[in-house]
Amino acid sequence: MTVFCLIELDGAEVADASLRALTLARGLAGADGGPAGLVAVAFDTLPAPVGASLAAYGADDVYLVSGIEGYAPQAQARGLAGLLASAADVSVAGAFLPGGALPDGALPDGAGPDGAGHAVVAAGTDHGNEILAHLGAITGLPMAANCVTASAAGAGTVDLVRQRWAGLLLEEAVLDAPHVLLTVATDAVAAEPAPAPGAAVVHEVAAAVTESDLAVRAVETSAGTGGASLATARVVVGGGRGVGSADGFAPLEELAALLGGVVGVSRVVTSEGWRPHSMQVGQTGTKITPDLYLACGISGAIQHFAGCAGARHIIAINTDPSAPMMTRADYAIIGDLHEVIPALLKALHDRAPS
Ligand SMILES: Cc1cc2nc3c(=O)[nH]c(=O)nc-3n(C[C@H](O)[C@H](O)[C@H](O)COP(=O)(O)OP(=O)(O)OC[C@H]3O[C@@H](n4cnc5c(N)ncnc54)[C@H](O)[C@@H]3O)c2cc1C
Repeated sequence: MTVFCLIELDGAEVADASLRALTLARGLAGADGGPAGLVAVAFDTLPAPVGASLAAYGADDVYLVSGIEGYAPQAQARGLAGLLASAADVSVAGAFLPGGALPDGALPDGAGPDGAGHAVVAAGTDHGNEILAHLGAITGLPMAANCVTASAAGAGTVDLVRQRWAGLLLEEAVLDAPHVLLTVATDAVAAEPAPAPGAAVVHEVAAAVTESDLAVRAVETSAGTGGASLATARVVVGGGRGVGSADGFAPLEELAALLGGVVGVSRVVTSEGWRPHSMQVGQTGTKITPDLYLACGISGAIQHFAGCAGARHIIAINTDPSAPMMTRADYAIIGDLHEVIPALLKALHDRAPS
């Protein structure tokens, strides 16, 4: 099985969620006894460290698909459909690249329209899930979102375990189809480099997209995060209703900056308009996997916890010792965050070399 893995970037590096997706994809490549190949697919220009990471994670080839600016999920799905159509026996109207095929040698030996199964894998991020949902609609192939494991159980059959209900339930499923589309849970698969690096040979190809494919298109900005994204930050300082106001976030932002992290918030905070939805942690926000989550004035509702359960360590600050976040945290500080955070800031400033 040849596996195409969609790559998302975080600044000048491969996003952590994509490294996890590459790890799962690598295990699937060739596991059905057919031709093996791990092919990374990107829609951005690739800074040098990205190529090195893709090689370290075992990518044999890298397709750099041009012609789509910004985030355009249907157009990017069309580009992926074109790759799949060129590699496999998939009939997709309008999906072919100009010329109808990939350059000679662009696919691993043995891969091609020979009846072998192929898979397209992406990170289970908002973008990854949306693009693969479009790809499923374009190709008619089945898609399984937020997979934790996936293994080929023979030609055309993939056994998988995937998260349902925001990660509260694990479902065992079997995909029985010529080719399959999978996204990888962002908090459940550890990113592991390959035992031997791949060649990561870069092929530049142009996507054949129509105007209607580009009807939905966004150009992203990441203002105010200092470069680190909420999904990949190693430290997240979370604020909930207990922060009290939009202005009340200033000490949390100062603390996050001192710890090299970013601020995340609960849904109450976004509903109040204190901070934008892009900062929300949870079932309907971002899933985070930091080393440290400092949850301040957050009760720890199940929908919030669904987004932060992947944190390695949780420290909660809350006036209510029985709040769910306090009972689930590794360390709980019972107190008013308006007193505790200034004390923490003072301690950190006192420790800093003058
Ligand atoms: C379908 C659905 C999806 C949802 N998705 C999400 C989601 O993605 N993310 C999300 O966060 N929520 C989500 N929610 C909402 C969720 O159920 C909760 O309502 C929300 O998380 C509560 O936010 P909170 O903890 O900030 O507020 P509250 O539950 O009101 O908790 C505030 C906490 O602050 C403490 N506190 C108050 N003052 C202080 C102080 N001075 N110092 C210290 N502690 C203090 C209180 O003791 C309390 O524990 C969703 C709900 C639904 C129905």
